[in-house]
Amino acid sequence: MKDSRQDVIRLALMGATGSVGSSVLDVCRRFPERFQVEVLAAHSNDSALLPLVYEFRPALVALYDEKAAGRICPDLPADVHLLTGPDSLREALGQVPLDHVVFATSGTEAIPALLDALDASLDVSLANKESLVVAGQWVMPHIRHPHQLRPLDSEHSALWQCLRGESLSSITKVWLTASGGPFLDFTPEEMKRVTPADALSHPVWSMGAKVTVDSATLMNKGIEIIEAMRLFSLPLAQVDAVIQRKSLVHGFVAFVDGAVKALVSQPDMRLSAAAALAFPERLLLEESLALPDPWLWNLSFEKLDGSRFPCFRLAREAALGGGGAPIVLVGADEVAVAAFLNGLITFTAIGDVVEATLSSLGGETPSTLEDALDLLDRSRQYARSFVCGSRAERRYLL
Ligand SMILES: NC(=O)C1=CN([C@@H]2O[C@H](COP(=O)(O)OP(=O)(O)OC[C@H]3O[C@@H](n4cnc5c(N)ncnc54)[C@H](OP(=O)(O)O)[C@@H]3O)[C@@H](O)[C@H]2O)C=CC1
Ligand SMILES: CC(=O)[C@@H](O)[C@H](O)COP(=O)(O)O
Ligand SMILES: [Mn+2]
Repeated sequence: MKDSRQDVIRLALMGATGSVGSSVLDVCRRFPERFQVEVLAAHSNDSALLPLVYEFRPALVALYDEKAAGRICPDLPADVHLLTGPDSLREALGQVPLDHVVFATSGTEAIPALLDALDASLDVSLANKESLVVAGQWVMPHIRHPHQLRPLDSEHSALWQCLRGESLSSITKVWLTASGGPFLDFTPEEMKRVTPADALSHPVWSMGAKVTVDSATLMNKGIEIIEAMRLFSLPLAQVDAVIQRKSLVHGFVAFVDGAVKALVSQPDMRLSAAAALAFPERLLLEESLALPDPWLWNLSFEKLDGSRFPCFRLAREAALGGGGAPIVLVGADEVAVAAFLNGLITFTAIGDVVEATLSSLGGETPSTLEDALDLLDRSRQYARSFVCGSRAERRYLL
């Protein structure tokens, strides 16, 4: 938590070279008097990380991959400390004085560091969805003070902003908006033929490959429903999604008295990042981010037809089933999306891989975080062998 006597918020940014990472850094770039980036962490992209080191001059750099760390080491400024390996995110938190940690990593490797950051009472901005879906039950009890955990995912940021000053008990329902992805109007036959390049062409957002494909299958919206259940302690019956093709409305909250609050803004992750980093203040990032006059918004909403998107249905079933099912969903989807992007399976086979893995492992209920992470690994293994078996039988080939 920021010491009120300090002017500058000392930040660690996990996932600095990614899409969300670059939005966060743009906020820091515009407000150098408010944010000092003390830690920059990435997985293996040393060539993208190096210029950021020279621009932001952190005290510490962490690269998960040891070969990438070996490559960057000779080029680092002498006063920048380098950490590497699977524990480097956790070690980084212990080595530099910090106020705020941003988790903009993909995957689930950062869960232990997320727990450490919460235990250390640091403010945390969380873009990563997988960690809450897999480990929300073990993460949420580590929150030490109100607004310590700030959602960066645009829809959850919207809900969090609508809920400021409200009580969770006065919610009747929360709505997440969905762009619908690039295939919203495709027939099932057309969907069978889409390529990775088609799926990576999101109608609104520019994001990392995994979340972009998840948007196309609508798995992203399913995962986000579970993320909202974890963040706001709501049952599935109180979390829903609606199509808003322009992603101008990000989410809304319906309250017991019949009032509904919505958050409307340009689709730009710098807005979610600034809302979380500067909370409770609001920052003027740039004039062009203001919306035009309301009569130009042309807002429209459509019912989300879940039956056309098996991944959305599977995620809702996993949310309802509870136990380990959401964990299995995340592990299987990670493998299936990678297989699709590598040309090993068709787009529509992503749902088949997830469904088969859920049928095999979705009934387990882990009782500890260690068991949950073990189930996640076994789900990945099961999904990989399902992909290999399917290829041997020449099913699902592109
Ligand atoms: N992009 C978006 O607009 C949104 C994304 N999200 C969520 O935010 C997360 C990040 O998404 P996005 O930015 O699109 O993803 P990207 O693929 O663009 O970036 C991922 C980042 O995480 C880093 N990373 C991955 N694993 C590790 C690790 N073990 N240790 C340290 N760094 C790691 C990568 O490093 P390297 O480059 O070296 O591989 C990279 O910096 C995901 O969970 C996504 O679902 C949520 C809402 C919106
Ligand atoms: C920017 C963001 O928050 C993404 O998670 C976004 O939600 C993806 O768009 P879809 O609505 O297409 O899933
Ligand atoms: Mn989102």
